[in-house]
Amino acid sequence: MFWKVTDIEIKSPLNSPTVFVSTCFLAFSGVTDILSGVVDDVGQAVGRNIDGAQLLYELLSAPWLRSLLKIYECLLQFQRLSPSPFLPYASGLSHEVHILHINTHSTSTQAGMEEALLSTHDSVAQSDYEPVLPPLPDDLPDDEEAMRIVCLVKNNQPLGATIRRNEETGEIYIARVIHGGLADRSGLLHSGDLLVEVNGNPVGGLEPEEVIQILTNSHGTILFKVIPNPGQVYMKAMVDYCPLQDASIPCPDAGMAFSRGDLLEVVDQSDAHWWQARKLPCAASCAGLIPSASMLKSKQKEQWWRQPLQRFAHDLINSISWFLSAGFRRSFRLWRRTSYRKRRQSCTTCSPNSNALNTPYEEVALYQRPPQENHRLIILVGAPGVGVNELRKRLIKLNPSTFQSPVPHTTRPIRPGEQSGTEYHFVTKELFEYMVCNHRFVEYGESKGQLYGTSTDAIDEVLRRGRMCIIDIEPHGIQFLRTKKLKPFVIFVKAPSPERLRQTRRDARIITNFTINRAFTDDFVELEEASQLMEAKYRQFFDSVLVNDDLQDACIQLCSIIQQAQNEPQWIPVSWGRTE
Ligand SMILES: Nc1ncnc2c1ncn2[C@@H]1O[C@H](COP(=O)(O)OP(=O)(O)OP(=O)(O)O)[C@@H](O)[C@H]1O
Repeated sequence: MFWKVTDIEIKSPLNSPTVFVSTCFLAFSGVTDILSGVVDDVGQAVGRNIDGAQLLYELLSAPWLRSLLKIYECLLQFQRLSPSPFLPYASGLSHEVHILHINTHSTSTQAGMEEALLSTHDSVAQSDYEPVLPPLPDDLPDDEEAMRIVCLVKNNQPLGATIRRNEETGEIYIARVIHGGLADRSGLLHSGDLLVEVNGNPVGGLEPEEVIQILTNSHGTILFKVIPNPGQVYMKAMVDYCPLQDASIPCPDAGMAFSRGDLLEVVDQSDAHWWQARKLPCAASCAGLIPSASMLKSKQKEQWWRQPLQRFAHDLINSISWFLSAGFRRSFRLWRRTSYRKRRQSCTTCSPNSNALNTPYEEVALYQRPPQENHRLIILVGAPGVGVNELRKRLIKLNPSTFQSPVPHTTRPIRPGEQSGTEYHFVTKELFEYMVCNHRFVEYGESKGQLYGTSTDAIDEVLRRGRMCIIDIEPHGIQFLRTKKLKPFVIFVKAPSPERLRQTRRDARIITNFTINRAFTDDFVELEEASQLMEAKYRQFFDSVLVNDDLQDACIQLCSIIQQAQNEPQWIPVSWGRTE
């Protein structure tokens, strides 16, 4: 059973069809050599007048010749059966058995046992003991979460685990696993695991008391279906937090401060009030305490209503930034000076229900755009006059087959030489207003009695054509575009220092509400302040920051940022990656 006869191919010398012979014949050619030697010997003996018949008889009946002929017969038999080894180490095994045999001077009984052992080995090796599993369904979603089924036998001991309910989603989680308890000893339930079913009863949306009731009523075996805790969760901070200013933190020294836009690796969420997290890219191996999402939200609400002054300051910042941004816009974005959305936004952002209060943390995951998917929408934002429009225009001019901006809509009459869909989509006032009512505009506004706006349909159109869509908008418009479909990548164009502005903007022109196309004069400090204000207020939405110092350098940097955004893994909200 430990041999394999290898077939080799040879060609007959007479160009006859290819024939296959086995290595047995090679072995046989050795035997024939010996036999021919024997015949030679006999021939010489005959020549010396010796009794040849006698000698020939003795030679042919020699034991070694018989042994050689037996080997030949065996090889022929192997050729017919074509045996192959069951184990790659079979020759080693046979050697071991051989040594054992020699060392133990085995009797015929022992030899019989060894033979039986080897034949048992062969029959076991030939059998297939793998469990036969049904094939996986073809339509299984790629991101299907792995479910673990845990079976515990209930005795008079408690389960040794506590549960908690996520008040936002109604999901039930394992809160703690008591050391040495039944759940702990099973090694199958861990804190943070999502409990899906208990004995076939779905528990999502139930109150913890109702789940406990199901457990109490269960006897014998209890079957849990859980989605295991994925371990780390990554969150983007949407608010600022300082533990030294928080009287409720159990240990301020163990707390971790963070700012809006920071990426946090949350390593422990087992406590309902205090999580443990590290800031990324992380240098510190030790995690710090941060308030849980629900804790932070209730803190914010409390603080908000307790401090009317802060609300007033917030309103003031909004109106200052509105005032600053209303001052400088160039011709392309002239209509924004009286943007309706902006006015409405500056009111709604003062409300305690603003998004920042609703989601103090945004769960994020790394995402890489698959090549067959639309490009991500590229949004440029920056303080008025910083050069957002200039950068966008240069980028498109450099590579018009790759980059494109959406064609805006307007109610102004079409001029000679213009084509609808090229410079603008020329529409009636009624259609424009209908589109406004149906939330089709990212931004819209009025200039010299005419309406102008950028629609989401125009953005879709650019992306559908396989181009990269670049838009520059007011920062409060970002929220409107943060959708799973567009997966926007936001680049903040930041102002350099006033000194650098003065050096680089010598030939620059600006347009304000009052003066058209005037040179930059003493606006640099104001521009830098407006840039800082904008960054402080919206940085949680920025994916990248680009300082617009030297124009050519800024253009090169912008190209490389966009390439990375489209082709390399980036953090995005997990909700953008989920399949419905
Ligand atoms: N890095 C730079 N170096 C020199 N000049 C620049 C630079 N960036 C922009 N400019 C010039 O500054 C002026 C304002 O730029 P731009 O119109 O792009 O500003 P903006 O941020 O779009 O503001 P607005 O919306 O008010 O037009 C333009 O004359 C532009 O050519």
